[in-house]
Amino acid sequence: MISAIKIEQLHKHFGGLHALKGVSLDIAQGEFFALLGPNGAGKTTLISILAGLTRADGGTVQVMGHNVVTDYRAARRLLGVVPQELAYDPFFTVRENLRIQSGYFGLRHNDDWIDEIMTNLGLMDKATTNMRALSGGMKRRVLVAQALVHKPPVIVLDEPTAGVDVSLRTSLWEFVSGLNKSGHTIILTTHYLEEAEALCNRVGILNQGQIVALDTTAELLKSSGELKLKIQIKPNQLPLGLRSYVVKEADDAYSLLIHKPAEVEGILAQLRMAGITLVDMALTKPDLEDVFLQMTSSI
Ligand SMILES: Nc1ncnc2c1ncn2[C@@H]1O[C@H](COP(=O)(O)OP(=O)(O)OP(=O)(O)O)[C@@H](O)[C@H]1O
Repeated sequence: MISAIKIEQLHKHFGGLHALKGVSLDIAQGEFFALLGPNGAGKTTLISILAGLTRADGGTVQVMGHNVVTDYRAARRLLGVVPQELAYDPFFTVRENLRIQSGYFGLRHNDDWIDEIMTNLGLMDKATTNMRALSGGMKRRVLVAQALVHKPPVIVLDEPTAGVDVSLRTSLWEFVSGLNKSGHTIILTTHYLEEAEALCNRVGILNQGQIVALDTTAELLKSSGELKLKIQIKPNQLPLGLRSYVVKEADDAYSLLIHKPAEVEGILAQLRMAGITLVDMALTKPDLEDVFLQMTSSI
């Protein structure tokens, strides 16, 4: 089967900055894929190239077999992109905006689908409201709706839930999961890692323009350590010898990734030898955030 997205050796420079350093990525049809990475990793640049908004310096990108440069129109039609930044025409109502967007794709009688999208995104009450009179969260809902008007088989959501309330998140994820179940390929970038963990079947982590991890969510969770040891200590200073285990330091606690319960003994012994008292500890399974921090941080 043709890949939904096929990226080969993608390079992008901004002046002296090498923003994408030979990224290759193959996303199959029907996947719910998370593209994760810290600020500045290159996610938005990659999505802009995918949507034909930015030119790469090297490499190729195909959407359902169509090259995004040499076969732009076909590739664009197969793609729905929800951008990170709000971009809309303020002088039209919500419904007018969605009709105009449909028009860009040559769809004249699209109201049934527009109604369905608006219902699912809680926009029906706002159908006749001018865009400029909407709240930020409502505008974001319209952006999602705009990306879906032409029922694209491949949908890219670039941080769609940044700054939106719980109710949109829930309805958005229900709707998008339904689209995925009916065969649409979904690519999601988000800084809410629990959303990615719950929704996506495969994860790619981009760091400084390179893919540093690419696996199913389940394998990724297994790969970097099977257990997370969270400790609170007094004084709150971890001995140097234990720092390589640390994935997170927050709320006066350290999270350490370990492979076997037996390693706990060695860690406690090191604390004792350093004259440090253990205030509290918990042993749990690592989550996607722990894996992400381990793959992208330098502590
Ligand atoms: N138009 C531009 N001109 C110059 N530098 C740019 C431009 N666009 C992006 N960059 C730089 O390229 C790098 C990648 O940026 P990009 O926006 O793709 O990261 P990102 O992973 O989407 O980050 P975020 O999570 O913050 O949205 C950053 O260092 C950014 O400053």
